[in-house]
Order: sequence, then structure tokens, then C-alpha cells
Amino acid sequence: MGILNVTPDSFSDGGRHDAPAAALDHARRMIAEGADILDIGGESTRPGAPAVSAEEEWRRLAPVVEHVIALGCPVSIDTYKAETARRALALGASIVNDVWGLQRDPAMADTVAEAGAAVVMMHNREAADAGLDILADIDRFFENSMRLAERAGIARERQVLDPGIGFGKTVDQNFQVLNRLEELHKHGLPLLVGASRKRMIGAVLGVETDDRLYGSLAVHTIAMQKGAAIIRAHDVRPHKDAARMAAAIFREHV
Ligand SMILES: Nc1nc2ncc(COP(=O)(O)OP(=O)(O)O)nc2c(=O)[nH]1
Repeated sequence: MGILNVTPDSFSDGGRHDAPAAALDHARRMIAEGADILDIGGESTRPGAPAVSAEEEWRRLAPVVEHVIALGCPVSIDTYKAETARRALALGASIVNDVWGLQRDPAMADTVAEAGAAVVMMHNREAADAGLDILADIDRFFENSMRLAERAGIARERQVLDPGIGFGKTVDQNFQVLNRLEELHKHGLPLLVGASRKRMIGAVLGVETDDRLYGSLAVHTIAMQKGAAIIRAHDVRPHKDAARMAAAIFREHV
């Protein structure tokens, strides 16, 4: 899943691809490098990012979504607002990537179901709590998300779970989640992992966001070994090579 942030302030690539022509070029490059999905987001979700209205979010997205969809690669819309999801799905996006797992906008589950779309339900918290059993919290959150999806009529085969690396967790809790990732298979759904260029990598390697590709590859290769089905990354070609090597070893089709 290649990341296409059409935002001025995304933590690692804000402002680089927010002009429509630049966004389209970046989308083409990620497809050429082997992206299976393009994830388009109009609002930075980094900790402390200012909230963006649905109108402003769509103003950023509108010039890009339709043209990226026309490139032919499946598109996911990275939004927790049902109105933004509805607009993108109407233009042909096929996945909603909800960093609040259907639990922020009460209209989101129905919006996904009505469009027959797939949904990524990501674990999130308003604030990190170092004393929390983070895996238990993720389990509870996933159970709520799956209940909402079920109630709305979203087919089970269109549901994906994501432990939300870097969201409402201490750095150590991110490592715990990755170390015990295989425990999340008990929910019976494909797992998505997105650690690309994130703070937990900087915490170990002491490098800035633009210098975290090798660390991202290491984290994502371990996630693949632990059964992650989708990797969300900024750098598609390096991750595609890693995925192909993993598939050769695990003898699975990628
Ligand atoms: N499903 C899913 N979606 C996500 N969306 C945004 C970010 C944050 O990363 P990025 O998009 O690079 O930064 P920003 O939110 O600042 O645009 N991480 C995830 C993630 O881990 N999983």
C-alpha cells in the first residue's frame, strides 16, 4: 500500500505531493514500482496535527482522487470522516482506511457497507497510557470495530485490521505490538501494518524521517514474517522487493 499524502503537513512528506500534478506523478511512480493499493490522505494524522474540516480535506483531495483512480490501481481513502469517504467511494475508490476503526464517525460503517467497499479498521487511542495492556486494548477495540462492521453489513472478506503503529501508544508499546503481532491473527482477519518512517524507528536508530527507510524495511519484513498481509509504506520499490523475497521464502504468491 503506497502512501499518497496530499497534505501540507504530513509528518514525513508533507507538502511534497500536495499539488495535483506532483501527486499524480508520485502515484504513477508508486504504481510503476509495484504498489498494489494507493492510499490517499488529505489530513495528517500525526500526533498533535491540527484537525481538518471535511470541506478542507475534500478541497485537497478532489483534484487528485479521480485522476489517481483513473490510473487503474485500487485506491484507498485515508479518512475517518464518512462524508469524505462517501465522496471518494462515489468516484471509484474501493477501500476506506479509517484510522479510528469505524468508531469516530457513526455514519462511516453504513457508508462503507452501502458502497460495497472494503475497510481497514485501525486501532487508535486519544492518548497513550504506559500502564495499559496494549494488546488487550487492541483486542477490545478490534472487537468493537468488527461489531460495527457486522451490524452495518460489511462483508467479513472486506474487513482488514491494523494495530495502528504510532497511534496512542508509547514507543515501547509499539515494539510490544510488533513483537506479538501474530497474536492478532486470532481475530481471523488480514492484518495491515504501517510503521514507515515513524518515530519508533528514530527512537532506536537516532535518524530523522528522511533517513528511516532501512529501519522501516526491517520492521516491515518482520511484520511480514509474522503474517502481515498489507504493508503501508512511503517507499514502494524497496518494500516490494522485500515482499517478493519474503514470498519466495514463505512460498506464497504476492
Ligand atoms: N491504516 C493506517 N493508516 C495510516 N494512516 C496514516 C498514518 C500516519 O502516517 P503518514 O500518513 O505517513 O503521516 P501523516 O498521517 O502525517 O500524513 N499511519 C497509518 C497506519 O499506520 N495505518
